[in-house]
Amino acid sequence: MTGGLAAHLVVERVDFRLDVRLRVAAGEVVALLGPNGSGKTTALRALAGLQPLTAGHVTLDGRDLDRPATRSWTPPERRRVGVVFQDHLLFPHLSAVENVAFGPRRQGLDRRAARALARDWLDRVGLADHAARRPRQLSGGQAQRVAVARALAVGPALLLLDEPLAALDARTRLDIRAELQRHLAAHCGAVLLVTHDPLDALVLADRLVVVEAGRVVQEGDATTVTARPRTDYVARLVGLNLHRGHATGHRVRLSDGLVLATADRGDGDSFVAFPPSAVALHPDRPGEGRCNTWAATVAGVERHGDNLRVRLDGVLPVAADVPPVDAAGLRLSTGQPVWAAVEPTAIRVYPAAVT
Ligand SMILES: Nc1ncnc2c1ncn2[C@@H]1O[C@H](COP(=O)(O)OP(=O)(O)OP(=O)(O)O)[C@@H](O)[C@H]1O
Repeated sequence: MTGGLAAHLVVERVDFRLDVRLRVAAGEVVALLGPNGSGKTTALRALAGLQPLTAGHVTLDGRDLDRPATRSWTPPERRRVGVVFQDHLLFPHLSAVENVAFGPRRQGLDRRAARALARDWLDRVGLADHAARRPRQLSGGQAQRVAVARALAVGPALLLLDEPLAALDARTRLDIRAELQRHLAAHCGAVLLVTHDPLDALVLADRLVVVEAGRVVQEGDATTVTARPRTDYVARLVGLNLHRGHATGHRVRLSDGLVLATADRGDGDSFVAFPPSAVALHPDRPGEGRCNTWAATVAGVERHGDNLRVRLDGVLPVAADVPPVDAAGLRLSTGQPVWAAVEPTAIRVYPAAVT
């Protein structure tokens, strides 16, 4: 790959090591997901040149920006990298148009041309009327639009978005997410989006890379990652129950001894995944002949959309979604014993070994 980003990011700290390989083709949007402290911001800062690498390299469009082994290093302001932070960090003393014109000016455009380009970008993000306003005179959503315009106005070969929607209220988030989707689709450089929100990742990204404790634990397109989570974090992110066991044909023996019947066939060390909506709860033991039933206790209940999400303890800790109409007959208080059941057809089985 010559265009786009090819990076091996190694950053060592006293109690943390980031060791992540990333490839983002020109025109591709990759989402970097991971729990708190997994190294997402460190990776982003390394790509922007705000955090030197201990080892590895950052190569953009075939040029090394950082490679400690050969002492090559390009400072942040000379990288063709645009960054949009969560809290949009606009220059407070500059107007919207001056904020957007800043990068093009630094790239050598004269004042007039830079302002014309900046006005054009403000127009594209729907803020032509707000060009003269200072950041404090803009709403959160407007400031974030200016930040996006500012990052894109320099034509970055790599655009880094750090939780770009996190600081916005729900309604603004929807609007900006849709707009961002348009701008990213039109952008011909590589885009890396750091997010906690699976929806942002699924809507905006072509591919997901999940990091935990400084390592990539799973990557792939959204369909594969969401259908076949490989860690508890990914399973929770996509709302699935995930367990591991030993499959023999249509049976999977879980580590605690429970055997699940499955419509899928498996062989050897396998994951089983099923949605909370597939777990049915019963006050008493379901009738003879029902497979995949087990005794559980209610560990907690919360609202989840139109349903109640019930967390269960017991041989198989899972989440179950219960429609309110069914909840009445179950007495779902914490510590309450119930029976759980899951249909074999609702369970996905896939190899635990990475192929
Ligand atoms: N400047 C720093 N000095 C020392 N350690 C740091 C520094 N910044 C982050 N860390 C540590 O490095 C690790 C990775 O942090 P990082 O901020 O990259 O994670 P993150 O995935 O972005 O987390 P979050 O989702 O909470 O923003 C954490 O253990 C963190 O405590």
